Amino acid sequence: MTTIARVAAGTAIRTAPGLMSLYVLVMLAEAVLPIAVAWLTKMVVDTLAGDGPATGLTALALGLAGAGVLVAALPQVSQYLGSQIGRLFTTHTTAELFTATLRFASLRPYEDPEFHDRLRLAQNSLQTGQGIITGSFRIIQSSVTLVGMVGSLLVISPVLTGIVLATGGPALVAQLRLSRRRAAMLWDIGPAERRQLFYGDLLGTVEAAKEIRLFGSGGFLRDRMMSELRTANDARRRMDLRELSVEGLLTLLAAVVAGGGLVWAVVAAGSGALSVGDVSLLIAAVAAVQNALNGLVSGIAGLHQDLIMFGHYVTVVRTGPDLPVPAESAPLPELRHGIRLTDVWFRYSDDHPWILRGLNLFIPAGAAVAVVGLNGAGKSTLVKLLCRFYDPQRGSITWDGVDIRDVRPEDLRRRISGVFQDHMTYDMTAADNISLGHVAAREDRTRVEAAAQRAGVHGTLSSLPRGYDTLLTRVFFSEEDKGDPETGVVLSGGQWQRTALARAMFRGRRDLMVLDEPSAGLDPEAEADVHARTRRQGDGATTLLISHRLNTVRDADLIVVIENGVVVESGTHTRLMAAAGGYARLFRLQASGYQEPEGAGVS
Ligand SMILES: Nc1ncnc2c1ncn2[C@@H]1O[C@H](COP(=O)(O)OP(=O)(O)OP(=O)(O)O)[C@@H](O)[C@H]1O
Repeated sequence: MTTIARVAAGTAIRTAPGLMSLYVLVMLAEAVLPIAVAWLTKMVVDTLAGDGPATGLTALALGLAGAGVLVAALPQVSQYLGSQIGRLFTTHTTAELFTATLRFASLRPYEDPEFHDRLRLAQNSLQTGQGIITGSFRIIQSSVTLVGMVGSLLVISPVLTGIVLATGGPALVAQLRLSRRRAAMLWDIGPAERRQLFYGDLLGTVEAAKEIRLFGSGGFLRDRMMSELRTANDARRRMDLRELSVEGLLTLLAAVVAGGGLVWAVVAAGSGALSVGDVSLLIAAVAAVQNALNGLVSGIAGLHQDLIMFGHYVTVVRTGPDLPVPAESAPLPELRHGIRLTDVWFRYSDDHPWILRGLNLFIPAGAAVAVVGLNGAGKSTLVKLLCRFYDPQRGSITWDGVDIRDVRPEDLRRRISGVFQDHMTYDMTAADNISLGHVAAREDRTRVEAAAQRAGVHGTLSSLPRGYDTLLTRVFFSEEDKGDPETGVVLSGGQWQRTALARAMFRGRRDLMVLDEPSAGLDPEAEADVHARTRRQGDGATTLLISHRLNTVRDADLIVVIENGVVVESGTHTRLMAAAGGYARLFRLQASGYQEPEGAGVS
């Protein structure tokens, strides 16, 4: 907890040093004002009742009035300063949080539910960044007021002071326990809240809308969402009830102490033991001490809870590398010889089955290698290992003899381009969709268009209402308002696929081009066209193509068949057909699907 508090304090001070100093001054002034008002009131009342010297009454009244003005004005100032510091704190920490997530080089954190819960709570905690700042200062402020008022109360009644203070101890313990419970409750309901968000998003997206309507699954999904919401709400309600009972009891205790003190003071004043001013001071002091105690206790409890939540942020930003990164990164030369996978064993976690089971493969530099195999054979997994999104548990992948584990992931990825099977469709402009492949060159419109041309999508994109500046989005789509720059257009699946290919080509000449089913959504003519283009684009680059359509891989220099996590066949199309193995059987099966059955045809 101390480390978290130190990180929070350090961040706040670094973010807004000037504003923080001003905030401290204003908060301290706010802290001493109630003490000044209480004493000035006592002096005025005693003077008026004839118990004190009549001199300086006007000055006392003016002092009281001035203090009143400050009491009214300072909270607004501190509120503004607190909010402003909170906003700066949130901006800074949000940037840090997402910078930290970008440091994760593998996909592992994104497949870990606990990481998603932590990230969400970390983001939530940053929204209440202001809470940590104002909470800490409220504690200091309440402490100052408390010390001043306790001193004042001690002058009148040490016994009453003891009783008032004694009520603070149990309150503090109770509130701290409550805050810890609340933080634990928020962690516990995290998965339910994430599932609720997931179902809510699903019901709002156009991608899901088709199936939901066709299959009539909307009601079921809504019920699931509501069930998650009810689970979270029940936990929150139980927590609220617990807080209500504890806080109710504490408030009652405070009221009894204050009432008892008042009765005692009035009786004492009647017997002449106290002056009228003492009574007014006592009333103000009891109330102020209780307020300050309340402020202190709830401030400590609130800060405690905020810090527990902020701890999720600290955990994320301080998480070490998710892939072993070499202290001295080996330079990664341009690929000249080839990439070798030697006895590669891989599974997604210890609970999952082995996907690759001692796979051996050599991808010669400059060659077009095709990988084929049944669904789930591990083809995409192989691509992910080549990009080092994961490390194999056993075996090695070497790039011209350099183990890719000895290279910084970003250096390796700089040499690779490609299209993934589940490629992205960004709700951004056509130009953005392409230039995200190489952000440094994003302003180079000629290069964007050249990439689109190579992917065969230039005609489509240039004829959009605003050309390459047209938004490619379903979210902001409006048929009636096509002239509006905020209005997007909807591309077809094949057009999206070509756009993804253009993005890969926009990266320029890279040593390795991985194409995981880059043409699955294309018609046969377009598919043949895309393959011809990618071969040309290759201009010496090594290409790794995954495809289920075997007619598109027959020209490859090397065709590799994967089954049960190992390479079972490899060679050129001609050799594999001659070998009459699994590849030949699959190829004939597909080819027969295109042949007219005998006797069929137009009569
Ligand atoms: N992130 C993941 N976590 C756990 N298992 C995974 C993950 N990704 C893939 N798998 C599993 O790994 C196996 C191989 O998947 P992979 O996507 O590599 O197959 P593929 O050969 O590309 O299949 P397809 O032809 O259907 O695209 C499958 O059984 C799949 O369920």
